[in-house]
Amino acid sequence: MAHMHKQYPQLLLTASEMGMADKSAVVAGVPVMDLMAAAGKAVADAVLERWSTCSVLVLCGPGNNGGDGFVVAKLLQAAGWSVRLAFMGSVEKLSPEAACFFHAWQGEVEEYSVDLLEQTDLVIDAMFGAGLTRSLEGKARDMVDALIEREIPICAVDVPSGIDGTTGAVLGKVAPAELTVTFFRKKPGHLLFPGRGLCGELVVADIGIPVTVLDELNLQTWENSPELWYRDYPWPRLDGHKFHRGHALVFGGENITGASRLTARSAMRIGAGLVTLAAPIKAWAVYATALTGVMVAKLEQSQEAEDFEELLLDTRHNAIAVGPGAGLAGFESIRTRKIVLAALITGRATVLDADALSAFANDPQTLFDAINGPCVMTPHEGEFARLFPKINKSPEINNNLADDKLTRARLAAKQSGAVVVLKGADTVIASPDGRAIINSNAPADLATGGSGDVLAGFILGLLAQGMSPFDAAAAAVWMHGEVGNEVGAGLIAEDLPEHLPKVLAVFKRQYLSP
Ligand SMILES: NC(=O)C1=CN([C@@H]2O[C@H](COP(=O)(O)OP(=O)(O)OC[C@H]3O[C@@H](n4cnc5c(N)ncnc54)[C@H](OP(=O)(O)O)[C@@H]3O)[C@@H](O)[C@H]2O)[C@@H](O)CC1
Ligand SMILES: Nc1ncnc2c1ncn2[C@@H]1O[C@H](COP(=O)(O)OP(=O)(O)O)[C@@H](O)[C@H]1O
Ligand SMILES: [K+]
Repeated sequence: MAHMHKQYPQLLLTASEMGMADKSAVVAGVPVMDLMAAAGKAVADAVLERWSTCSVLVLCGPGNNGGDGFVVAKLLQAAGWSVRLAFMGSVEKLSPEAACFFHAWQGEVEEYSVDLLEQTDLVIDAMFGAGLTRSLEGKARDMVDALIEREIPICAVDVPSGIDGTTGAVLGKVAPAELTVTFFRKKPGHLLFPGRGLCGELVVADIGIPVTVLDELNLQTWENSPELWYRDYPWPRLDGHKFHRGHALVFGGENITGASRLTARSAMRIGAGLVTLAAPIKAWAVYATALTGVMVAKLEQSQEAEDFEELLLDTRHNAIAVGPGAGLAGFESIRTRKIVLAALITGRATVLDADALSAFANDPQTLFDAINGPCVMTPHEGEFARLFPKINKSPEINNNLADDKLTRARLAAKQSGAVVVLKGADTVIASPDGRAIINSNAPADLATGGSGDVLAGFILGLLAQGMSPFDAAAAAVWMHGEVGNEVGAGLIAEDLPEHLPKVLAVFKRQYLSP
């Protein structure tokens, strides 16, 4: 992904990276006073755009998040709003900049008390931002509990207080915001659940940090967007023929035949030149009857893996998918393992999903050792837990901040040598080299049986057309989300490949370079 420019708006910054960006901005001549003034103004502007004059309570915390709050309070008051301000902390411990804005506030400074909420129409949550280090307790926690109970609209400064901006974890409890205004770039915690579900509308404000500060940081995390990979998207060549678009091979089991059929059809829809589905003889007739554009190859009983290997002797089969409906019961599990290992030994692009992952639950290292070429694994949380039991959160380490989805996907990619697509509402795509992308366009309608099989097919089809595994995974996950939005409520997995052409048409209009 040579085009993942360091200054992209899709870059995501952890709390410490944001701290470094702030420092570099200061070195580049932008004082913290100006940053804080701009941050507060951005919040006030966003509030003024969305709410009409009302009684607002600004809850300021002990750090610079509170500093932003002092600025917001003054600006809303200047705009004619009825503003009250409550502060938690000690003035002596405020940073010089926050102290300066504290003193600029000429109204009363009240103590935290849930009684303040009585006549409040809107709350500005400037309690804690990037400096949150532990669960909310005491008065802050009481306030959050009362905010949750009373459902007063909240605008959060940077993040809703209690969310870890780097991981999206909730420390203690969090009152959900209607609007969150963050600064410079989004943080992973805005996109990862549970954080994402608590931010409400998310606004990213420019506060004067020069984008050049990003060049000095070794940033590795992005929000998924075609901007990251559209230049490498494999559009058909004007003078091309089907073999220029790859020949994908899908293994299909004999019991759940729909899964691999969805995968095969989805690979065709996203542009693989040819797709062959290899099926055990017992189920061959089912596949042959059901499939039209997809070719069906027969694997003889008791030597299915050997027959599959023979198919692979044809090097035009340049991308392989194993897993959907492959089978795990009894001997099926052994067969699934053999087929996976046969695919991997070719070094060709391989997608491993579902049963292909679970079949290695007892000795994942055998699988990881076999990965020696481009490989994408697409576990949901259950499969991830089976394959990466050590990485995956156990109840004991559930509260460990490093144990977030982004970190887990990255570790899994590094450990296995494959691109790992850790699926869910906030799918993370991680590369063994450390890069990671968080997807944010997928609707909950995708939570339906077979939708993962379609995703595997999209990835397969892009791999067959020569896209790199990380790009193919990111592009496929984004397309999957877009098609989900296109179909909307009532979606079933079968709809996804059928509606892909509409999504591709819009994408092509927007992104196909001249
Ligand atoms: N840097 C910049 O240039 C800019 C930064 N900006 C703004 O600054 C924010 C970051 O500010 P920040 O680093 O001061 O952290 P912040 O979130 O205010 O909290 C730190 C304080 O909270 C305390 N504390 C922590 N957890 C706690 C708990 N559970 N319960 C109780 N206390 C707890 C902690 O105490 P300690 O852990 O040290 O004991 C410390 O006193 C950022 O989100 C953005 O809004 C903008 O103005 C733009 C320019
Ligand atoms: N709440 C959700 N919001 C958005 N996408 C979701 C949600 N739940 C599941 N998905 C997506 O739907 C797909 C489900 O895949 P998977 O669990 O493998 O299902 P199946 O095995 O039935 O095909 C994944 O791509 C996942 O990211
Ligand atoms: K906050």
